[in-house]
Amino acid sequence: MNANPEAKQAEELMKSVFQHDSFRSELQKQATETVLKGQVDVFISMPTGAGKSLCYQLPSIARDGVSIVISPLIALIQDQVEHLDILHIPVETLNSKLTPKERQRVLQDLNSSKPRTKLLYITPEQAATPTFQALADTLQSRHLLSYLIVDEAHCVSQWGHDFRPDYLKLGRLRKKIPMVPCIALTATATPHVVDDIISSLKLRHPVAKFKSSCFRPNLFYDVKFMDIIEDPYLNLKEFALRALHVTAGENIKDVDWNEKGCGIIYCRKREACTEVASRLVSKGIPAKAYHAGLGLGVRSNVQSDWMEGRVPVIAATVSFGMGVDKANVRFVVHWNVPKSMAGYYQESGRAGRDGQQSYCRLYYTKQERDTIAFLIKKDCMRGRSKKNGKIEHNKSSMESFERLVKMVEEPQCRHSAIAKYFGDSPPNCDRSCDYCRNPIAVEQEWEQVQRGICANSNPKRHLGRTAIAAADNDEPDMELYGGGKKGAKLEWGTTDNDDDEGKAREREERELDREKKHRHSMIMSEFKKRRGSKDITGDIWEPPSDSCPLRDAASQRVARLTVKTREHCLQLLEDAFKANFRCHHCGDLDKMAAIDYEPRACAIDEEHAAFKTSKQSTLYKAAVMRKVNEIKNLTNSHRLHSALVPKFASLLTPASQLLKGNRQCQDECQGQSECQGQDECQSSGETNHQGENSGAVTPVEDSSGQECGRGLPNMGVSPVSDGVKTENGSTVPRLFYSSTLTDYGADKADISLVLLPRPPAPKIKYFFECDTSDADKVKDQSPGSDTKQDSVITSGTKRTFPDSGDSQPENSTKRRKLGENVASQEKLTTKAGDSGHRSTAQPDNSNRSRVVNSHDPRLNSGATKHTDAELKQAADFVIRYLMPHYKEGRFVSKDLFKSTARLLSHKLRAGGFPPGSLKQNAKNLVKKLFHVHKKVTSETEVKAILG
Ligand SMILES: Nc1ncnc2c1ncn2[C@@H]1O[C@H](COP(=O)(O)OP(=O)(O)OP(=O)(O)O)[C@@H](O)[C@H]1O
Repeated sequence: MNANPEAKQAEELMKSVFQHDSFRSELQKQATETVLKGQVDVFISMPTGAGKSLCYQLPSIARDGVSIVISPLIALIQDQVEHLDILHIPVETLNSKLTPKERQRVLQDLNSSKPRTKLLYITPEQAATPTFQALADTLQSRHLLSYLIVDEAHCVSQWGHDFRPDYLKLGRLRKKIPMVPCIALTATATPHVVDDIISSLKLRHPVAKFKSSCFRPNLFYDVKFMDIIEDPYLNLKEFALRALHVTAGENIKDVDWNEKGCGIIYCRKREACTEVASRLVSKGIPAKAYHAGLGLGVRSNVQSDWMEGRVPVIAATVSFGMGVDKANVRFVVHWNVPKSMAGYYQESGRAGRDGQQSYCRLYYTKQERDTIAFLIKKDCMRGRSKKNGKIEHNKSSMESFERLVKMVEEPQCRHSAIAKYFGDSPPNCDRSCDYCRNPIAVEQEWEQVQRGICANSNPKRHLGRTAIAAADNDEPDMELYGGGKKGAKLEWGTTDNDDDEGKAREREERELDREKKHRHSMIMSEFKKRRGSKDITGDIWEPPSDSCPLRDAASQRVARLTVKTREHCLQLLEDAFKANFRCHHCGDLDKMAAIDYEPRACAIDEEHAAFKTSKQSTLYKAAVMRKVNEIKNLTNSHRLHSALVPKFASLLTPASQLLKGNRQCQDECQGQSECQGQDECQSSGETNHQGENSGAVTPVEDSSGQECGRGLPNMGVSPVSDGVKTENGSTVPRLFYSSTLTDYGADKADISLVLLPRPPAPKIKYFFECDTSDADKVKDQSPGSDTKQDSVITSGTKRTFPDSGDSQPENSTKRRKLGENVASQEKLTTKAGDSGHRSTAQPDNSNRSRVVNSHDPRLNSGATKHTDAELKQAADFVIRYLMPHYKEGRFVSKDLFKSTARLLSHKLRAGGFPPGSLKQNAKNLVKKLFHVHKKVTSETEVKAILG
């Protein structure tokens, strides 16, 4: 016998009305009984599918009177109403979708002395209307209000993932009926959200709280990195079949899906829904797309096909599934990165509501991550100008998203990451996630992603345009959970004047489409003008040919950008660079020998940079055009583009040229004056100005107004007066020019290294000993300032070759400036706290002397000179053979290319090779490297080859 009358009543109703044999959990039982007692306000937090509804529905039918249930979406309300109708529970709703007749019938019942209605479902907006307020008053005055129930109560919190400002108004309603027990329910409540719910809904203390862990042991969570999967659709298909327990021998046509279950694939965009569904169909899995862009009729057919087991897989935007109570969802896939941890938990939680083993998979790309982050930020920017409350919500959106990113990018137990987010203690996952099942594999996969290993280097890989949702950021994110405020408005109709959701979205979509098309055609017509009539727009993506010079040629990461268009853009860049190169070096036959490849290498780099940083083809084209114009402007003003300025001269300049020293510089000056005489580029002998064009490199005048320094110090270079000046004021000694230098891929940062005046041989050593990251640090410390660059020069000059600095005619101002900058440079270097080549600027004496020794020709032994010359020669060959691979993008980074060059050159110099020329050995070494590796991803790989 049950001594507790509420317990007895609850058990009876559960069986007779709700037709359950027992309570699902002790928590469900206790919560239901506590609500039934009606003495306190109650907060219930249970995972999705745990049976929260029973906790208020059962007490509502047990008590006299009417319970008001606030629910955020009409779709959710309709689902609950249908469910209760089936159970013959008197339920009604008031919303703008009712006909006047229906509305009248509902109100008539509620105004009667003994309403039949037990549960009245309304949206928070409806709750704020005068009609409802009046109704609440009359029910209250007649003591007919049983409960005020707030479902999805996290919507009240600005820290919740679905903050709905109208939920805040419920506090006022609560104030009106303080004695009516209030029940708040949610599946996703962080501690912060719980506090907000209790205070905003003005729950009476002490509040009875029922909170179970968010852990769902029957759900297996895993993350797959789209970029390293050869064929994501195949991966998806195999996953779906495994989750649905379809074995290889089964004929899919004969499968009973009601028995096997079904799955949902959430996509961020409508096009992706369509594409995913059609890809699965083409792979033999019955699937349909569902999104707001489809007509109402189509949507409802798709939904019933899925609900009734005719089609097992639905590819939908996240609005699908809210309120869909389907027990046998065996898998939920997030094809795109979800917007928040809470949303992810809620959506993935639609799997396994029957408690059976089910699977939740998230396909992740860094690109998609950045897109979502951008969208959230954009939302934040919009929100900032609005209400204050929105700011907090924005913060929480970003935080929730960051937690999701952290869950993925810091491989860990997925269940624990979710639990942590909701303030729960880590659950006993027991191999219910990929990480706990095989942490090493997960970590390795993530490492691969970090190293930039891309399955899409395989041209056969076809993701389709929407596999990785394009960062099509102009489109409002209507399809993220609930569509935010906008989506809510569309669905609910805050007033009694609902617009049809589908129509409104279609309208909006049409407008966006129109705008997009307009922009697209504008840019394309610009392109046409520039290139004549040849069509480059061809939207159909075709794989690159074997000889395609583009880097990442097979990548389709930029939507609607074809290989053909990219090649055209590359050509534009190359032409511009060529003209710039020719203009600057036309008098120098040595340099002109490089005209066929140096501008091309720069063009490849620039094109790839535009490709890497653009998310839309229009933005990519705009970036290319900007660059082309920048180069042209420089050419027009007879300035060399910085990309064409050699940086690591020491490595790339032929030794003979380096050894020419002073004479070479004079030749260079001569070359310049010849150039001035040419029609093509009449150098105006510009002074050291910063030019409006960012890529500028300007010939530097010395104090006498002449372009090149004349009296070079005994090591062959005047660091200040000889050279060209970059746009940021850094000086590049002409001596170090080499046609192959930019091929090496050094960036502006590296210029500071070139600035250090050293004799040729030690310079080689200097380069090979340096860590390129240090070069970056030097750059970071001295961006775009004469002063800082000077300090590098000075420190190197003074310490390494005291004579040189002093032997040059310098005015006193410059001397003072340089002195100051030595100090500042020392400060910077000390801060960076590293050693090696940067010790030219270090106060540490021991380091300094080491560097001085290695750089000072007077102190170096003949043997050192000899080995350095050998190293230089080796480096020349190594670079020659490595360069084509670098251009093909077979190094994950520029730095790795440099360090590989270094390692190989040292190896060659060390000897121990079969007899043959240095050149042949270099060639063999490079060949061996790429025989083993398609792409070099780490120094370790290189070292392994070298043995
Ligand atoms: N005691 C029970 N025994 C068996 N089935 C139950 C029991 N309680 C609830 N259910 C069923 O569990 C399913 C999920 O219940 P319910 O919709 O209340 O979950 P929920 O916690 O509200 O989830 P969500 O947050 O996703 O809405 C329903 O099909 C419901 O009928």
